[in-house]
Amino acid sequence: MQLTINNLLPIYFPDTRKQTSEVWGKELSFQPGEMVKIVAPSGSGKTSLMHFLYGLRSDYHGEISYGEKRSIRTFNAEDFAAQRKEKVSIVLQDMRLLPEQTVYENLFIKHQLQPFHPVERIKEMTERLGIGSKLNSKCKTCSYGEQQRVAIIRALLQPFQFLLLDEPFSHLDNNNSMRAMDLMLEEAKVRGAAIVFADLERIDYFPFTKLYHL
Ligand SMILES: Nc1ncnc2c1ncn2[C@@H]1O[C@H](COP(=O)(O)OP(=O)(O)OP(=O)(O)O)[C@@H](O)[C@H]1O
Repeated sequence: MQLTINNLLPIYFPDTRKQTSEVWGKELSFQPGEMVKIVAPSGSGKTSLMHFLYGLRSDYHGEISYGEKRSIRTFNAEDFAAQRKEKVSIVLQDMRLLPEQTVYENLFIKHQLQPFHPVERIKEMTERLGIGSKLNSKCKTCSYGEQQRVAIIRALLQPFQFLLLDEPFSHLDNNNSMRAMDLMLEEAKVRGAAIVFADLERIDYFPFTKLYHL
């Protein structure tokens, strides 16, 4: 399944942004297995782009399609649900965990919806990212950095061909970021999936095969 974006621009951006961007206003396509890095300073539209690609909002000009040449604009709720269950996973910048549920519950819910790994992997992954002792803590009591690791693991518990990352390490130190990156790379490899990683310039340990300035 290939991801294609064609002549995209947020409706709230001036047309002139197409001239300076390597993404806005361009036609790009990405295949499973590719490592795509999108770098941009704050406020240049990384979150907007990721929300468009995941179908959380559609206030853009242009088209996005996955696989068949059908624009996701034509998707109904069921189409998006099916796509998000099997094909596209995301780590959102604002994480969107269930605050009253424990770390384990947040992850188990995802596992139940569409399991990719045996349930034991939940514990293993949390230990690997240094939050094993937080399994029974409510998410609202976890630090932002801990919550970010929960959001990363949650995204890795399902099948996907594209993993979308919106500044996934904004609350993590370098060591923890690198550990999380390693895990994400392994998980993408197991699935033969692509990663689309949007971040500020500072992360230099993502082994990208394509690089774009937003
Ligand atoms: N619905 C909207 N209407 C008008 N402007 C918007 C809307 N959504 C986002 N913007 C503006 O678009 C710009 C890009 O926002 P966005 O959150 O996509 O950037 P970002 O690159 O992810 O930023 P950051 O790195 O700070 O998270 C910002 O100036 C923001 O105020």
